[in-house]
Amino acid sequence: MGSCGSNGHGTAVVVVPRPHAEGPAAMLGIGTANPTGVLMPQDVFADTLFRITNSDHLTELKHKLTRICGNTGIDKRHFHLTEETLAAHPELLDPELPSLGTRVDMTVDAVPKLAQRAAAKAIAEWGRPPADITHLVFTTYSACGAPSADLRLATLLGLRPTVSRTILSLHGCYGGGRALGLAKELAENNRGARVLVACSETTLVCFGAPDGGNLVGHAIFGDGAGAVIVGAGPFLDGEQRPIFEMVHAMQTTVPKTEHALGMQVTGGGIDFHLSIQVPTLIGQNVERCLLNAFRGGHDDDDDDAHLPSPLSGNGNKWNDFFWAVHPGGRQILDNIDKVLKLEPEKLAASRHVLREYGNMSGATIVFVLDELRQRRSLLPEWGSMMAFGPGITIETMVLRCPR
Ligand SMILES: CC(C)(COP(=O)(O)OP(=O)(O)OC[C@H]1O[C@@H](n2cnc3c(N)ncnc32)[C@H](O)[C@@H]1OP(=O)(O)O)[C@@H](O)C(=O)NCCC(=O)NCCSC(=O)/C=C/c1ccc(O)cc1
Repeated sequence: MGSCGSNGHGTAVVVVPRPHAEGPAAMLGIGTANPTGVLMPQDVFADTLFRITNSDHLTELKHKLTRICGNTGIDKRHFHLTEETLAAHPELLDPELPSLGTRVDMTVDAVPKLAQRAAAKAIAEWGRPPADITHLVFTTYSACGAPSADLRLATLLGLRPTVSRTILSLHGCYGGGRALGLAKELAENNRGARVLVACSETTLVCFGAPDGGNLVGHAIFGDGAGAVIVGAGPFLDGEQRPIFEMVHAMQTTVPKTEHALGMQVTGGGIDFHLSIQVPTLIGQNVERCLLNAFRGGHDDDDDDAHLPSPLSGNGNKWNDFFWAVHPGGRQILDNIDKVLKLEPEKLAASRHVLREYGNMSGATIVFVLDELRQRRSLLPEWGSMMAFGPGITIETMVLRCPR
């Protein structure tokens, strides 16, 4: 139904609202990229870090980081920041010197260019030209200016000037999950919309010399970008058919956990705080979030008829699903395995991504989705995507793998 008005010349103007799409949104192309600067094996990371930050005299800290690195389940990580760049910018290592400007200057190019490489792969798989993209949702913890990395990416890819851009900043590790949730809503509510989700993260905004408080961050974070094209039916000519349908998405904030995980922009870059409680808090809350998501968002027993019920029948049903879980850290995956009583291979895609790349914050979930779809023929029909970050915020999405 349209609404009527006047165009000021006495002629009636009929505004026809854009109709909704058909069916749920789906992922139509997935791409990932890592910086080419540094590929760091985990078994030499502690030695390298302490050497390049002139911290070799802190022997106890170095031993502790070596021990933590050995328990991360990570084999290697990619970084944008090279030893040469670090040597040219001593302010990056001295907390007394302002370094935010240097870091922002470096990310202005690095973040959108990394995203461009991931997006080019997603667009190629999708099968349509970049000009057919109607919306862009960009997420990063490195955006400190305006216009920002979203506009730079739109320019690099040649998106049309009417593309509707949104940038999500400092969502940290749940940024990819939130961006996909938003893309789903945009695609389903605007017939013909094709949304590019781009997540691009680099640790150079938070890199610093090791101290007692940041060892775990040093041990697990890496750099990477992921991109997904999201759209809903009717599908266009030449377009990739759905890889994963995005059936239901929801966000949950765990009450009174604001203190557990956070980021703060300072003159010295971005400081992050990571409580030792994070794996436990996630483990304690994950099943409730999943039950709500599979009930279509209702925190009660009113199951949504079109979703499979993990509670039906006898025994543990979580093993009947496939899993795309953000590998925030090895202990987080271990706790989820334990709470949901998952069979060992259920989190294989998450553990693979953690091993090959570490935790690339908001971009990591796209790597997990990319890894899972390589195993598509082995997957059950229904699955779940989960990402965690400051709040503590838990993003959950029910996925369906079409046959
Ligand atoms: C693989 C770990 C790092 C180590 O494994 P472990 O050796 O079996 O663990 P332990 O519990 O024995 O811990 C080893 C040591 O590290 C210490 N530790 C253990 N977590 C801690 C701790 N958060 N603090 C400070 N000491 C600790 C712990 O106290 C202990 O110290 P010590 O007794 O002196 O040997 C494991 O602890 C682990 O997986 N932790 C979870 C990591 C985690 O919270 N991930 C974050 C999820 S949220 C997210 O993904 C993103 C946030 C983000 C934020 C900002 C950004 O810029 C970008 C991203």
